[in-house]
Amino acid sequence: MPIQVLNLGKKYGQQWAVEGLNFQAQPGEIIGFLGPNGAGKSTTLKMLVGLLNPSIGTASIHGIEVQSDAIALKKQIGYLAENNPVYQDMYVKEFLAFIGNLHGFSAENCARRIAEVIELVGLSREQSKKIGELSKGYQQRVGIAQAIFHNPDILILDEPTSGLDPNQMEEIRHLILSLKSNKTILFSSHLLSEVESICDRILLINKGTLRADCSMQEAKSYPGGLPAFFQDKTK
Ligand SMILES: Nc1ncnc2c1ncn2[C@@H]1O[C@H](COP(=O)(O)OP(=O)(O)OP(=O)(O)O)[C@@H](O)[C@H]1O
Repeated sequence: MPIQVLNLGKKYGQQWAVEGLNFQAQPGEIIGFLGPNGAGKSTTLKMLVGLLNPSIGTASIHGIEVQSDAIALKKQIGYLAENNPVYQDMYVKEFLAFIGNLHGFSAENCARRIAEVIELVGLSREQSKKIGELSKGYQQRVGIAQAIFHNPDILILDEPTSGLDPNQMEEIRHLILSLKSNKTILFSSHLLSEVESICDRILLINKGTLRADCSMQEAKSYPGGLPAFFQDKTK
């Protein structure tokens, strides 16, 4: 099972940001993790990638409990953090070489993989620039390139199109769809149109608890469609 979450919760001080989450993700699924601002999406994703320890419950990635073996976990997952924290002063290829080194690639394999991911994410024309010189959409492609560098079969993307203009959003959506093949992709968003255009399944979270886990088709056939579904579940 790529992702299994059992009674997962996180408490910050006195506040439960996430509480009693249960869900699974199957191979090849593309899941929209939807919820309003402050619903607990980033907190959940950070627990799944081992950046935050759960206060209660467990999450496992291919059977590895997220708190048990950080290195084994990171081999299984590609993660794009919210706001895409890439090094602005590094050149695109330099940054990707740094990522390849972190993953233990030999110099030869690293050079080969850099060329592959640059092609995959559509960075060929920008590959010799500094990251800080790229548009936001292209910086997002660099963030996605680092997430897929080690060819993980699980991708966790935290608001991958946030802050992009409509054209760039569309390009990143296409890119995410093109990566789908055999990967399990869990991405967070508060944009209904985005989730609708990319995913097969929705997990909807509000105030830290899961309010819906259903197919996209089911959510769209809700009376009033997806907007009504979202509004009713986040009341
Ligand atoms: N480090 C922290 N310390 C204390 N409270 C936090 C911390 N991080 C998040 N929170 C709180 O936990 C709740 C959930 O936040 P989280 O960032 O997970 O939500 P989100 O759904 O990702 O929101 P957004 O869509 O705005 O990014 C919010 O009330 C937030 O203020």
